[in-house]
Amino acid sequence: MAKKIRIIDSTLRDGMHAVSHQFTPEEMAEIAAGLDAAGIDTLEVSHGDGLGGSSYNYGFAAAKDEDYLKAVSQVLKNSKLGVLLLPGIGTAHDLEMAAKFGAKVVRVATHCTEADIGEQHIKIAKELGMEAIGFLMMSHMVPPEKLVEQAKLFESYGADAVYVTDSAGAMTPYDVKKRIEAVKDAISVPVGFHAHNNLGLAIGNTLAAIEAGATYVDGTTRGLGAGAGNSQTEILVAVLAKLGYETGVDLYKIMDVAEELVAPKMRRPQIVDKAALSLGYAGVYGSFLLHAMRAAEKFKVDVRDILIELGRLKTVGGQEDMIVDVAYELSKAKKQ
Ligand SMILES: C[C@H](O)CC(=O)C(=O)O
Ligand SMILES: [Mn+2]
Repeated sequence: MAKKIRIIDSTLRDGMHAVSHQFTPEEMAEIAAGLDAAGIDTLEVSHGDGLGGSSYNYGFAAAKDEDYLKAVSQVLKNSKLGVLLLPGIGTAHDLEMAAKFGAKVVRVATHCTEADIGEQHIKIAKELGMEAIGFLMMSHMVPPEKLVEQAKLFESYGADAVYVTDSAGAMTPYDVKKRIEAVKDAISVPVGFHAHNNLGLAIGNTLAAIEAGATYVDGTTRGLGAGAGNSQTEILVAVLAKLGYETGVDLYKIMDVAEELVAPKMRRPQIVDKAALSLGYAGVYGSFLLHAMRAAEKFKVDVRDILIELGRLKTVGGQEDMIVDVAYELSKAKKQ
């Protein structure tokens, strides 16, 4: 029997980073209807930084979370509606609102050493009848043993699955294999993997994760996402079909969603350019990319220097203000 792999498509959440969070609810509804018809199990919707992300720090979205959720939930026939929440950015109130508008799945995303700040939200999600998934961001920054400790915490709070998340697209297949194997051995709920393509390894890393025991994997159509984007859903579907895995997704239909619905709405090409490659090389949070490009422009410094310095400083999500500090310091040093 073919092994089942669950694909969570994040075109309408991680993909929001690539369009500076400017999809409209109507655009989201059109893409969501296509993803649903193609057989996507779960699709994630919100600002790129999750519920409550629309702000000065992360950039304002074109619409409110509830407008996106309302628009998408109206067109879904089979796919589950998911949201992402970073505790502190999103609140319990946001989660209740998402449940009210039809969200059935929440991924509670924390830095890979801070699962404890997700306890309350996992528990609230369970009380609301939602599937709750722990999402350990920037997983390249810590060794497998640390991820195991954090995954166990999520499991102890009642998480239904735990993700190893390569937020910086900094891992090689070997890094992925070690982490997934260790987490898989330590917990009894499913393990997931979320890739970014900054080193051009998103699909390869996702396959390494599956071989190591992950059964939930993420994709975005056209690879739309932070940095160089994510594993491209339509490629993932094709590759997994060739390898004999069952995803439930119709290949032609998902190709058509990517080509006809997503591609025309893209604001910039989703490629591994020098800035995106620097993110993966330096191990920097993918959603820093557009902020760093703007800072490079403003302070007339090389975006690669900003990203390499942010990597050296081991900055993590939530420290977006550091991008401007680093750019400013580099510009001062250049003038001296
Ligand atoms: C808020 C981030 O964009 C979550 C994510 O997709 C990642 O860490 O990667
Ligand atoms: Mn991501």
